[in-house]
Amino acid sequence: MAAAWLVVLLTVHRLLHLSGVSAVDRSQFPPDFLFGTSSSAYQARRRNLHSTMLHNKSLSELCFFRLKADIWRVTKVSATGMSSLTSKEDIELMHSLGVNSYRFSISWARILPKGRFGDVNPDGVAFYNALIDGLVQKGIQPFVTICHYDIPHELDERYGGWLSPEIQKDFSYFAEVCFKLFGDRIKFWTTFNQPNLSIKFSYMDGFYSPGRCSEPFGKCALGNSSIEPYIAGHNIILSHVNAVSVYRNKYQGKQGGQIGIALSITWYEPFRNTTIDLLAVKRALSFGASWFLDPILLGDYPTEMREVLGQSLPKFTSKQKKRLQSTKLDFIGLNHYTTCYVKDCIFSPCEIDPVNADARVFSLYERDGVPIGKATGAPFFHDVPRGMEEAVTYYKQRYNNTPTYITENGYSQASNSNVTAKDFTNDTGRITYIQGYLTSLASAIRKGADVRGYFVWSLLDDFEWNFGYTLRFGLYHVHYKTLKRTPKLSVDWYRKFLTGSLLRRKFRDESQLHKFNSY
Ligand SMILES: O=C(/C=C/c1ccc(O)cc1)O[C@@H]1O[C@H](CO)[C@@H](O)[C@H](O)[C@H]1O
Repeated sequence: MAAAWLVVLLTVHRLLHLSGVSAVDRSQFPPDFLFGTSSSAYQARRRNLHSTMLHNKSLSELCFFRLKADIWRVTKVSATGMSSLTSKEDIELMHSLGVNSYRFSISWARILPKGRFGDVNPDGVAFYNALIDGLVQKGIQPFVTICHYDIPHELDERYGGWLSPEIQKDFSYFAEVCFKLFGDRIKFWTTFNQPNLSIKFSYMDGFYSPGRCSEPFGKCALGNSSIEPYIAGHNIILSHVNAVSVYRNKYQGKQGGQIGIALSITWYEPFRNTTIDLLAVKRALSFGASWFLDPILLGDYPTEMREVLGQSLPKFTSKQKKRLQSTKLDFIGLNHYTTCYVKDCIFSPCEIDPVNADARVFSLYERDGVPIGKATGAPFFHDVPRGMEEAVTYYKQRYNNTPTYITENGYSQASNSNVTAKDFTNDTGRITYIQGYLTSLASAIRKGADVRGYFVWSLLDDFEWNFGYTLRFGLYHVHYKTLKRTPKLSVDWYRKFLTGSLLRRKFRDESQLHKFNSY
């Protein structure tokens, strides 16, 4: 009898595999786990005329992506027609998808067009109140990023944005306005979205606003790639600390939310199994998320950064170190998309790497002619599911299993004139990608990682920074002229995953489902 059961189960298991049904299912994650989709204000909405992000300065011909003028023109035309992602329709899409959380950012310039030097904009406040209330009504937990790159243009003009310590005052002012206005309904705040990557793009390569850099990292009119990224980073860390202390001292007690920061965590593997490439991996990790998480959680910058950068890396005063130690955060947000190989550039000659050059490493997506994983629409992301478990486990160990949310993970499709809307909605590559990364995440959780949520980037196709509208990350396809949303196959997959019906389809009887789970 038992043997017969085993045969049945094995056959069903095989069938599930053959039919492309994932082995991962909702029950492998804790019941109160947050599953959501992720977005940012600048990318999902009409362009905000007051904010600084991709104004012309950053569209220098020398930028790494060598952005073509025609992409930008298309971007501009479509951007003016983009509607806000607050429509009842979009909240309804989320509701029917079955997610229990939505990650979005608040446009700083929309709330405070002139930072602390001007008034609160009531239209902006009404906009976010409507969004938050709409989500809460549908049982969708708002998961809010206070700053996802864009800042009021005024702050750039007055004192040079992140390069001035003045911005620490502005950031905590803005954060406090958010806590005061929206905090009664917000249980999750993140101060910043992946400054470890955006700062490099803004001040090391110059391809995000304000487009500053110097050779050999890039060619820009102004900037200093060896110093400015770390000044900006220092101001971000101190801004984070200020905002967290304001929240802890004045709001957390009565509002009862959690506050953290989100970082980009590419996973790195050594190009060759040599000591120098293994050290290159350590450096790449230290110049990545640990640039921010080490000071915030361990009190100072990673030793690898100090060794390479010396005096170019700012120092925390002993007073600031005490504040870091007593403030910290409640959770870590991790944005994870890809793994790459890295090789040493201290003992070996290298070209300049656009993201990792400061760590004296070079990154590659291929070894001996074999790609590290399947290509995606974005040249900088490959499908390498094992990286999720590796990375989550690394940060679990380094930061003593601090509660963690995967604030972004997702897959993009590249547009060109030959691709039809139908090709976009038939997104089996995205299903394979998400399924693989969730399987890897479930394994990390099973081994003890305190991960509490996962967000797909993104609900809708949107504005992908220097790639404009040419990369589509959405579960829903957006027709940029009509703004019509069409579900891709991945919508159906995610919905079935969330309701548990991926399995239930095969096992209508719950007792069989139970047997399958324990097997
Ligand atoms: O992670 C990245 C970008 C990485 C990268 C870009 C260019 C390179 O050359 C290398 C890496 O952004 C995150 O992932 C998303 C999808 O991209 C963005 O839309 C989000 O705004 C951002 O949080």
